[in-house]
Amino acid sequence: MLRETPAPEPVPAEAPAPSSPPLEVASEVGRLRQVIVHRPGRELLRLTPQNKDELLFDDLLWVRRAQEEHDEFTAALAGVGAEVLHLSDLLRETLAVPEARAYVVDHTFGGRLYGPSAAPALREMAQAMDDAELAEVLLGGLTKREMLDRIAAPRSLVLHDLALDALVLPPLPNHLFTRDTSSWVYDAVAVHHMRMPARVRESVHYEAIYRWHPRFAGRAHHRWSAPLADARATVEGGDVLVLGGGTVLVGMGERTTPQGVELLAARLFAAGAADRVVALTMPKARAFMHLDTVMTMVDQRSFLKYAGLGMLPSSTLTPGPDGLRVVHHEPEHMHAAIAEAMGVTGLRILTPEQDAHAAAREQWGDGCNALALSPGLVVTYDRNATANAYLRDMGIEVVVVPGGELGRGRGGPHCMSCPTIREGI
Ligand SMILES: NC(=O)NCCC[C@H](N)C(=O)O
Repeated sequence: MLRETPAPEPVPAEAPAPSSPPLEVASEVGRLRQVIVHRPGRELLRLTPQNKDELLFDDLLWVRRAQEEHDEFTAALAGVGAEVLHLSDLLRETLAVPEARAYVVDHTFGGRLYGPSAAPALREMAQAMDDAELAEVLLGGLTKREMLDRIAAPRSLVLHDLALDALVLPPLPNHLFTRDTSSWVYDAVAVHHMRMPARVRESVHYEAIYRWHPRFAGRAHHRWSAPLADARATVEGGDVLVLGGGTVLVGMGERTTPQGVELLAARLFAAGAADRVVALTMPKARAFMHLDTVMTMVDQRSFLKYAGLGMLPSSTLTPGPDGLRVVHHEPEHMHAAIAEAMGVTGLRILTPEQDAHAAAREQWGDGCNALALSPGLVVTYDRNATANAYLRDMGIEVVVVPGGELGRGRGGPHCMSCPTIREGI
C-alpha cells in the first residue's frame, strides 16, 4: 500500500473468541464496542481537479495530513475501549478465502463493464495478485499504464480507447465514509445499494466481508438487504439512525429513496427487530446528502440539529395487517413524531445559536456530524468551535479531532464510522 505515513502492521485474520459480544447495534448512543473505519490511502492520491466532482469530493486532500487526522480519530475510538477494525485489513483477509476472491473479482471486472474481450484478461490479472496487492488495487484503482506493467494489452476496444494514464479501475475514495455502505440495525446488517455511481463498487467489498471474513461469516446475523440486488431502492447508512428500543429514524434526501425505506422497514418488521420506522423527507441537495450531515443523536434523547434544516414532513411506518401501515405528519410535528416513536415525552433539540452564515459554514464542515462514544460523550471535528462550545455548555462531553483535510470529502466522525457492536440505552 502506498502510504504517506506508516500504518500499523497487519495481523492475521482471526475469528472472534466465542465469548465476544454478538454483532448488534442496539442504539445510536450506547457504548461503542466495535467499529469499522478506513484510513485514507492511495485512493485519495488519485483525486485530481478533473475527477474530484465525479468522485464526490470538493477538494484534493493533503493525504499525509489526512492520515494523521484519521489516526487521531481512531485513537479517540480506541481510547474509550472500542475495537477498531480497518476496512483495508478486512478486505485483504477476506480475499484469502477463494470464494470471496472469485466473487469480488467477478463483480469488479464484469463483462458488462469491460466488454467480452478485456473482462477475462482483467479477471486473470486480478487472480494472479496476492491478497494485499489485490486489496490495494480494489481500493486505489488501476491505470492503464499500471495494468500494462502486469499483463500484455488485451485486444479490446474498451481498453484501446483509454489513454495510458486513464483509470481502467476507478479508485474508491469514499470508502473513507464507512457509515454509508453498510449499516447494522439491531442484530443484522444491510449492505446498501449506493445511489451515486462513484460508490456502487464499495458494496461488493462489504458483501464479501460479511459473507466470508472469519469475523462475520457463520455468526448468527440476519440480513436487511438482498446481495447487491436492491438497485432502485437505495438506502445509505448516513441516513439511518438506530434510535433504540425498536425504533429507526431514516432520512430521505439525496441518496435514500422511499422505496428503500419501505423495503428496509418491511424486512425489519418481518424479523421482529424493529416495530417503528420514522422517515423524514429532506431537501434533495448535496449539503443535505445524508441525515447525519444535519442531525445526529448525542445522548438518550438529545439531537444536535442544523439550524438550516427546519422542520420536515415525516411519516411513521409500523407493521400493518396487510403490510406496512404509514401515517404522515405535517412538518411542525417532526420532533413529536420522533419522540412518540421513541416512547419519550419530548426530544432535546440542540441547535447552536449563530448567524445563518456561520451555521451554514459549520454544517458544511460537518459541525452536526457528531459520533457518540457513549451517552453524552461525542467525537467531533475541532474546526466547529461554536457547535463544540455549545455542546459542552449543554452538558455534552466533547472529544475533538482535527478535520481540516478529512472534511474536504464532506463527512465527519459519524460518517467515518460503521459501528458493528454498540450497546443499547
Ligand atoms: N454520511 C455521510 O454524510 N457521509 C459522507 C459522504 C461523503 C461522500 N463524499 C459522498 O458524497 O458520498
